[in-house]
Formats: sequence, C-alpha cells, structure tokens
Amino acid sequence: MSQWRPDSWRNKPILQQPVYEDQQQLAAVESKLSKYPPLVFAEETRELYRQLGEVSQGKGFLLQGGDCAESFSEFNAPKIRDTFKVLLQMAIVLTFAGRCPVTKVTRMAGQYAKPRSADLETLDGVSLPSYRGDIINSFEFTEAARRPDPNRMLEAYHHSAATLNLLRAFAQGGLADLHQVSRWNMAFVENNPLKERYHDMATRIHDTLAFMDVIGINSTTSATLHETSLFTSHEALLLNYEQALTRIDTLSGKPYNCSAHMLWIGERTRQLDHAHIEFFRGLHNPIGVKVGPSMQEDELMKLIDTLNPANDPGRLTFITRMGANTLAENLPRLLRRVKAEGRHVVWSSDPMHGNTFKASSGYKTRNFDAILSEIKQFFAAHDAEGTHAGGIHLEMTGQHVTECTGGAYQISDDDLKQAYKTQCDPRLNADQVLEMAFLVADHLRQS
Ligand SMILES: O=C[C@H](O)[C@H](O)COP(=O)(O)O
Ligand SMILES: C=C(OP(=O)(O)O)C(=O)O
Repeated sequence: MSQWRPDSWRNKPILQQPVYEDQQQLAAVESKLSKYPPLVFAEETRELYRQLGEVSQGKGFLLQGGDCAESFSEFNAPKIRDTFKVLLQMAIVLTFAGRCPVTKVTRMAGQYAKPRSADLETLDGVSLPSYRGDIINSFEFTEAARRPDPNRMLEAYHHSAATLNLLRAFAQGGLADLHQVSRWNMAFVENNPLKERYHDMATRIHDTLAFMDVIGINSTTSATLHETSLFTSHEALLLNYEQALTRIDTLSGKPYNCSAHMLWIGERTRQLDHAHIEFFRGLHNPIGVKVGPSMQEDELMKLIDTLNPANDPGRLTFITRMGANTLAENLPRLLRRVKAEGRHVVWSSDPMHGNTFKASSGYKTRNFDAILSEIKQFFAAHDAEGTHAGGIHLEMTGQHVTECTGGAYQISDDDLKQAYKTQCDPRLNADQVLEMAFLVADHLRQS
C-alpha cells in the first residue's frame, strides 16, 4: 500500500463532491482553515476510542444522534439545548436498562455535508444542482444559492465552534445533572398518551436517584451525577475541509482529524479504492462506516483490513442501515463472518436510512414502527449470533417537528406539513425519540 499523507486522497477517485468554480479561492480557504485552532483535542478523542473499545467488548453502549443536516439558518441556543436534553434523557434510560455505561456522541457541531441520490433537483421544469449541506451550498432553490462556495467552509467551522462551546457548557455547567434529567423524563411520561407503558421505568430511575441522595451520593458529592461527557461526530464527506482540520497531535505525534472526535464514511462513498477510505485509513480517530444491505462479507473484511489492520478495539464502528425489510437477510451473515475472523468492531444500528419513503402527501418520511422494527431485529440478530448489539445511531431533534409518521401521537401523512423543517431527511422528534428510548430499553435489558 502506498504511503499515507493527509492529502493522498487527492490521487484517488472521489464521489459526492462539489465542483468549485474558483480553485484559487478554494485553496485560500483551505490554507486559512489549516491554521485555525482545532475544534477538539486529540486526548479527548483517545478517551472516546477507549470507551468504544469497551463497547466492542460488550461492556458499553453507543448512543449517537442529532440532526440529519445542521443548518446556518436554524442555528440557535434553544435548538442545541433541546437536542442535548433529549440525548441525555435517552442516555439515562438506556444506562438504567442496560446496566452498562452509555457513550454519548452527537451528530452536531459539524454535520453540514450531505451526500445526495441525484446531482440535480428539478422543480417546475427548472433543474439546479442539489442542495449538499450548508458547508457546500444553500437550500434555497435559486442558481446563486445552489452554487458551491468555499467560504461556507469557514462559516461551518465557526458554527461548529460555537455549537461545541455551548455543548461543553451544558455538559459541565449543571444542565446535565442527572436529577434534572430524570425530572424531564417524568414530565415526558406524565404527558404521554402511552404513559402507563413508560411510567414504571421512569419512576424507578427517579427513586434510585432519591435513594442515592439519602445515603449521601448526590450532585454535590459526585461529579458523575452533576456533569456528563459528550463527544461530537459527523460524516466526513467534504475532504477539503476535513484535511484542513487534520493535525499532528503533539503528544502522540500522530495525525488526528480535529473537526470532531469521531468521523464516519457514508454508504455512498465507502468504495475500497476511493478517496474517503484513503483519507480515513491514516487518521487515528475512532471512525464509523455505514453498511447497507448490499455489503458482501469479503468486502467488509477488506474494509477492516484497510481501516483497522491492527485490530484495535474502538477504532472501527459499523453503522448498519439495512432497512426493516432486508435486515434479517443481510445482517446475520456479516456478524457471523466478523465474529469468525475474530475482529473487534462496534456494531451500531442506524434504523433511519433504510426506511425512508415518500408519503402520499409528497414528503420524504419514515415510519416509527419500521424504525423500531429495524432496531428490534438488530438486537435479535445479535442475540442469535452471540455478538454485541453495541449502539444506535439516530437522525433526531429535540424539537417538535412532524417529519416521521407514527409514534404515540400518531403523526399521519397529513400531519407532516405542520412542522416539516428538515433540509434533507426526516428526523424523529423529541417525543418519538424518547418513546424509542423506552422501547429500546426493554431489548437492551434482555440482551
Ligand atoms: O442522509 C442521507 C442522504 O443524504 C439522504 O438520504 C439523501 O437523500 P436524497 O435521496 O433525497 O438525495
Ligand atoms: C448520509 C447518511 O447516511 P448513509 O450514508 O447511511 O446514507 C447520513 O447518516 O447522513
């Protein structure tokens, strides 16, 4: 294999990239970004690596979630706070049910680039380049807005920095206090139409914290109850940006991508001989690869050989996105092969991307029951193969959008128009995502 360099991906074929008109402007932006401070510190990244290593050995669970695509226009504190709150609420339920540590990783503070099925979008007979995420172009349907602009990379950097700053403040400044999180869950249950179903677990969590308080373990005596740790991730699609944020860590002397703690490669860009695999193989971050139903066992093994030749636990997470209808056929054979070859990976389920369809109202949506079905089958497949169902990966928001159908509030096709705000794919809303946590908790406890 040829020698890796931060820019060796440039000699490989690459998909899903913008074509910038002004190459000089692009080079100037890359050069500027490469001198900016890193967004995360490599030592934090190593802590996430360590935690994922534990997950790969069956001693933890990965909860990864957040926006499909963050946007510059919907960039505000309530939105960041609400998604943060819901992630914590999910985490407490999953920790309690699974009796194991839950590693929280956001799809925030950098989730700005989107791969698309089609290069062009056509509306009323007019065709323009597809929207590819705010780091590349703008959502409005005009020629100017859809033109890729390298300066957007600088904007994405600043938006990511401000988001991360607030997330760190929330995580350490008291908002993540477990008593508080438990009270939010009680309120969620009280107001939910299916409250009988969730009441028992929420009460038990609440009572456990009350008991600990009585025996002197509380937010004043224990930082664990008062603070939380949280990591960031995004799809590292736009390699010009990702390369510019890649630095040699002064402590270890190794290259880390400092745009987020964890990066993943999407289903559409994971070809073995292409640029994204080349770029990722030299990084020392924990990395994810999306795995769809077409993945073959031999190809998966080659991916492991390339991305984790030392078989380090924590290095590689496979985020499977099979679809509820095809998981049973395609996941077990992959689990079997990886287990037989003794490779350490984290298996996480993205139950969103294989279950997208167009509703009769014309909106792109996903149904709550199909999402839940994929997760249940994911747990069942791991139980049958004797492997560890290590995590879930959700497109979700803490806000009350109507983008996915179903759930306790029975959002219908007709309801989608009420608050359909996503710029790309439909997200679970705050209520749906918490319901999902309570339902997943049952499976986590059993396995
Ligand atoms: O989030 C994933 C992809 O970017 C998305 O599913 C692509 O959507 P499209 O099929 O509308 O392009
Ligand atoms: C594009 C995504 O997923 P996938 O690569 O699985 O389609 C995503 O998670 O945003």
